[in-house]
Amino acid sequence: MTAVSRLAFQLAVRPPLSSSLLHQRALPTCRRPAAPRRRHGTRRQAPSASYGTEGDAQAWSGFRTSGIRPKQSLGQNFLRDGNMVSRIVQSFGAAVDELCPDAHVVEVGPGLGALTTRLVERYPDMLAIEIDRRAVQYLHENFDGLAVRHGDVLETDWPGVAAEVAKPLAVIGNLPYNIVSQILFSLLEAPSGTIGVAVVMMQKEVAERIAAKTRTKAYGILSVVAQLYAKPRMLFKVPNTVFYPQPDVTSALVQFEFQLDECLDVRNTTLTRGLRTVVRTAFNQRRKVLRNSLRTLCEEKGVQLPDKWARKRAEEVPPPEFVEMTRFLFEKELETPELVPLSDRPTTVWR
Ligand SMILES: C[S@@+](CC[C@H](N)C(=O)[O-])C[C@H]1O[C@@H](n2cnc3c(N)ncnc32)[C@H](O)[C@@H]1O
Repeated sequence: MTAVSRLAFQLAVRPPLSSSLLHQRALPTCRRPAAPRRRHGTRRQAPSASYGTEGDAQAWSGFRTSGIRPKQSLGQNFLRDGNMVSRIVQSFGAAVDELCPDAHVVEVGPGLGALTTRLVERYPDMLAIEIDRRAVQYLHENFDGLAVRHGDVLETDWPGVAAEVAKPLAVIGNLPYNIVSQILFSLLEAPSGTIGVAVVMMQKEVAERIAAKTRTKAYGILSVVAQLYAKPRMLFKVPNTVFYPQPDVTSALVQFEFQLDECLDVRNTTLTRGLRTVVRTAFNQRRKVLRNSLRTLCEEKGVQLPDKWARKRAEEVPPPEFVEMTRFLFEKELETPELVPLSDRPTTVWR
């Protein structure tokens, strides 16, 4: 990446892309490598002063030396354990190598660079997106040449970023726990080919909801969406002792292999909107059978729910069947669907 394009990259805030342009733009897709593990770029010297040693001190020193106090409102629980940092970065590297070796790396919420310091060694062209001005300044001062975008990750135009680098993206992050679901929905609903893989840390309870099977208490909206748009896998649990300050909950690292379920077309706004309505309405009254929870929607659409769904509860319906149900309920609208990716729009109903 040239200095000019890197600058443009850092300054870009939702570049105005018309939807037609977006459709014309061929986003490259992830291909598994034929050969074994690849190396990425050249190695870059890790930022020196603050990150000199192994173990705890390595990740810990960022906020110790900067004097920056963590803000709870920004979900700032910094990683303080160098061994855990290594384990997370290794897991991410393995996922990228296996699933999307040509991807461009994006870190969400780099904070004071606990993960970044290891990531830049391997991915020197990576992009970091951070909302906290103090952290952005710290990163500029300590990570020479790192592309840092100061902004809200929820405003990120993921297809725009992928188009900028002409590669699919590999996303990593110790996510701010107050907005985990919103971040995940924005990644999951990005148009096919935008994101190849994501390895992100979140509360264990959210990770369990993502991977939940039907007929369990944890199975819900997030499970349906995550499993339709990607193949989620919990990699390992993370104790709260590796963070500063310590959160009350245990965490987990989750890998998402992005591949679209064949029954779902994310470009089809009508279908995706309909799916949201159906899934949300069904789970808002999860104890009721669908004949009752979807009664008003069925009346609006002038249809009767087929028997195969009528007596089921939302938690008994596997993700692909929600798409089938949406196609049935929104049949008329789908005759002339709106074909614009939802992530091309500034707001969405999940948020
Ligand atoms: C859990 S901390 C992780 C920090 C660092 N990666 C680490 O592991 O030590 C979450 C980070 O996300 C940042 N953040 C919070 N909300 C954000 C948002 N909406 N957009 C971008 N970054 C955000 C916080 O400022 C913080 O740096």
